[in-house]
Amino acid sequence: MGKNILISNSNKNINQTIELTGSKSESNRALIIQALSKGKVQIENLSSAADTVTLDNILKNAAAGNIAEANVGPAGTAMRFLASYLTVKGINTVLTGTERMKQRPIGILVDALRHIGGEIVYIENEGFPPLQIPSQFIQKSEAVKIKGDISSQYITSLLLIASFLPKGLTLEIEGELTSRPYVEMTLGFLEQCGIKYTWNDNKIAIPHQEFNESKLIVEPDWSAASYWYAFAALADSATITLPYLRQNSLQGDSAIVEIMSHFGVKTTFNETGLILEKVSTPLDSKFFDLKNCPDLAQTVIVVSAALGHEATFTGLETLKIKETDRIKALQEQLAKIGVKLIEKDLNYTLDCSGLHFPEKIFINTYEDHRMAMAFAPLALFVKEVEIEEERVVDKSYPHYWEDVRKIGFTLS
Ligand SMILES: O=C(O)C1=C[C@@H](OP(=O)(O)O)[C@@H](O)[C@H](O)C1
Ligand SMILES: C=C(OP(=O)(O)O)C(=O)O
Repeated sequence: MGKNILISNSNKNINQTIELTGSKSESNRALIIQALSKGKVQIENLSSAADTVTLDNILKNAAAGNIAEANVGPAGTAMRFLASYLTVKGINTVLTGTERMKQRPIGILVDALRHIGGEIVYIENEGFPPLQIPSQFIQKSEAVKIKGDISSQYITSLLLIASFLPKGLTLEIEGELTSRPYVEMTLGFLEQCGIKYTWNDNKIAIPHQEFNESKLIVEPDWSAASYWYAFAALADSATITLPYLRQNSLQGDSAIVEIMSHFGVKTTFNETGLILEKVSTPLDSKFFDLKNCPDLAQTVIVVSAALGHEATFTGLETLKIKETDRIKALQEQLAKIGVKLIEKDLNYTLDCSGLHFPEKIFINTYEDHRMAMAFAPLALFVKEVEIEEERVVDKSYPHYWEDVRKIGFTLS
């Protein structure tokens, strides 16, 4: 166990520029593409997220033939993207991660990889990491059906390696596609590297082809930006500049712009990025569908709860299989300010009738970076917020606390 961090704050007026690191999702796609590109794809502004550093190191070790075990720690995308990459490259290794990673399902992806020829073996539990990746791959099939409603990462994983396969690959997505913008992001990056694809109804087809000489420029991380929207929403006044974020982003979490317009945060894009400002608007929207942007759930639900806004949220089905069961984690921690998150028929509604702010609260983080980052802005309403396990934020946003200090909060 690492140490906790205590946040206290007397500054309710925020005026600051925050330089975010690159998107972890874009970076992790870029790294797999680069590894398959035979030196043709360059990357600019790679994320400093621990999940990206981990993936980068594993790919480098794999290229050097030095890979008895590939341990992704808590990085879901690294686990899912490497399962396909290592398999089709025939890199014999054990692919593993944290205890939590061993509870995050991967059976849908392994079944698809087995169908196309990858003879992956489960080392512990059927359907879950760790995986034994075989030393040989011979493509057996050029089409595979895959369920779309559990995690889009399985689909991204297969799309990333599709053009490398001798026969290419056609995916038939079964059921509803969750986290759809992440699949679009994958195709967007592949397209920037010259890969042609077709997407008709539920079928995505990518023929065998080579990557072009190209450069992938990673945009700053919109999920990380969401915490600055939260600070703005809870402050008395706020003007926060976030350089390099784009209005036309490949990241679905840019939906935070629209969502936070209902919580009194106005976004203005300019040539160098964006400025967000606190404005006084009535809390008007009561219903939010987060199916396309699940990583925003904690940010938005905590803000809504703290403002006593009894909104309803949907599209949260995938939250239970992320770094922790995020629904349970939210329910347990929101109870500390007297708020309930009530589940009914796949909708989650906030009951703020007991809302109160104690002098001090302790927030458990469940090894989930987003629990820490989403609850920290409560320090605008609570004198002292103690957050469990300071370094949990490293997964996606290692300099988060330095940035919180920058806006005038005291951290110890
Ligand atoms: O492809 C990606 O980069 C991601 C996809 C999403 O996962 P799901 O598709 O499992 O919802 C998201 O929650 C995760 O943080 C990153
Ligand atoms: C769910 C997340 O990441 P991953 O699935 O890659 O572990 C996240 O960053 O919120």
